[in-house]
Formats: sequence, C-alpha cells, structure tokens
Amino acid sequence: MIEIRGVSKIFQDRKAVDGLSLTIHKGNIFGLLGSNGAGKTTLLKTIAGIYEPESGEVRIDGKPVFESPDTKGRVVFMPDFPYFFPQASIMQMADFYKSVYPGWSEDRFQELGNLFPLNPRRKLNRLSKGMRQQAAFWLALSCMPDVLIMDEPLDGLDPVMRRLVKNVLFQEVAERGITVVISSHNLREIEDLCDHIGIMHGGALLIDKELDELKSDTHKVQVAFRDERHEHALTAKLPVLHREQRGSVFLYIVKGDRKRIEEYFRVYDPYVLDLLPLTLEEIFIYEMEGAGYDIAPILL
Ligand SMILES: Nc1ncnc2c1ncn2[C@@H]1O[C@H](COP(=O)(O)OP(=O)(O)OP(=O)(O)O)[C@@H](O)[C@H]1O
Repeated sequence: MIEIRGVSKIFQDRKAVDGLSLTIHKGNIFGLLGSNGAGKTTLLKTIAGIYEPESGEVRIDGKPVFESPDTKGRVVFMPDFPYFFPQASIMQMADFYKSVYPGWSEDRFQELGNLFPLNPRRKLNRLSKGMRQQAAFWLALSCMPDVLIMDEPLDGLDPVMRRLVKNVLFQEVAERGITVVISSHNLREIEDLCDHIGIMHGGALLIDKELDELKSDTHKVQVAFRDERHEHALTAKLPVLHREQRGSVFLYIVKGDRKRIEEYFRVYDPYVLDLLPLTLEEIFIYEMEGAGYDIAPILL
C-alpha cells in the first residue's frame, strides 16, 4: 500500500504539489490524470523516493520511501524518456539493474526476451523511441518490482506492443499483486488499464475514485423542456458540471445517482430526455471546467 500524507513539493517559490494526500492499495492500477503542469511527474517522483518533499511523507507498506534503499529496491520508476547509460546495450543495462534491484529475476528477463523482439546486445542509442520504451519495460519488469511507477509509458509504442504491454501488466497484477501507478494524457489507454483514477490540477488532487464509480457518478443529460422556465428551476437543484444549449435542446453534465437525476427531470415531463454515459475523456474535461480550467476553446 502506498500512503501519501500531506505531501508538498516546492520548486523555487512554486508549489508543484500542494499538501496532497492519497492512498493507493496493493494490486491497484492507479491512473493519474491532470492538466499540463498539474504536478503529476513531481508526485510520481516523490512516490518513487527521487524527490524529498518539503512537507508530508510517502510510505510504502508502512515504511518511508525517501532515502530508504530497502523500500526503493522494491519500487521501479519509468520516466517518460527512458534514461540509459550512453553506449550501453540492454545486456549492460540489465547488469546494472541486477546490481541495484535485489528482486532482479534472470528467468523473468529471459521470459520477457521472448515477447519483446529486441536484440539485447544492440546499443540502446541505436534503437527507435518505441524500441527503447520496450527495452525500458523489459528491464523494469525483470526487476520484479512490488510498485511500478510509470510516466506516459505507452507513448511511442505501436498498437500491438501497447496491447502486449497492457497484458503483461494485467498478468503482473493478477499473479504477483503488484501496484501500478500510471500518469498519462491518453485517457482511452487509462480507461482500458486502470481500476482507480486520480485527477490533479494546480498541485492538488481533485478526484480520487474507482473508475466504475466515477463513470456511474457522472451523466450526460439531453433534454428538451416543455417550458424554458423549467430549466432554471431544475438546474438550481442539481450539481451541474457543464451546461450547453443547442436550439431547444439543453445538454447537462450532472453528478449524482442516475435514477435520482432522471426523477428530477421527469417531474417536468420534458419532450425529450436522454441520459447518456460519459467517456473518461469527457469526465476529465468537465471536471477540469469545474476546477476553473478554461475549456471553451475545445467546445467549438
Ligand atoms: N525540476 C524542476 N524545477 C523547477 N520547476 C519544476 C521542476 N519540475 C517541475 N517543475 C514545475 O512544477 C510544476 C509541475 O510540473 P510537473 O512536471 O510535475 O507537471 P505534470 O503534471 O507532469 O505536467 P505535464 O502533463 O505537462 O507533463 C510545473 O509548474 C513545472 O514548471
């Protein structure tokens, strides 16, 4: 279990992460979303024990992670641009990882070598971006981490490799109960992979919910009223995240229980009433609007 308690990380005078608390349970695949500059990478690096927070603490299974080699030996961080030693091959990087991560498994390294079509003796700086990303996965998973932290991990992978990597991650979670934390702007991928979602903005966590709960808690309602006065009466009563009018049809993004929302609208006996599910991308955009992010330019 990862416990993040009141963590703040400050660069110069800017709070990149601002008093954030969050618990990520063992075996979760946690998707961290957020606007550019929200503080996702900073939080991931703090969880991985790379950054020391100015206040607060991160604990993994009850033990502090910062400056704790035992705990850090169980955590692998994959940055958005994988870093390898200049001139190193996959084999040479494997030797390095072996010396740093006590859980390194030669068997797993060989097994994964059958999945990734890479020559382990080739220099990493001669590989394409996607091939280097594959190599980073191969090495990271061979360390047999208990916690795997990944910043934009699927960027650059082709669709077949994306599917392969997702399947390997599901297998790691199912068989070894590893905890995965992923930051990504690709919400389709996050929707596919993650069971839990956190949304950050301005260094704070706006939302921390199970994906299913998040999706069943936010609804798109299309409605044509018999009388436009009904719309004022109704929207005053509901937690509306977003409202649009197209001719006589109103579109609302509303939070709450589906049945209750439907009942509210039915009272006014509208001509048209449709409750539609939202994608994670839509939920993200409207939550951001609720947090003061200007989404008007994308709604043209
Ligand atoms: N090493 C650093 N030195 C100074 N400021 C930094 C540093 N790293 C991050 N920041 C600042 O902290 C804030 C959060 O950055 P961070 O990289 O964590 O955001 P992010 O959510 O990962 O963004 P993106 O989605 O654009 O990758 C930004 O304002 C950024 O300028």
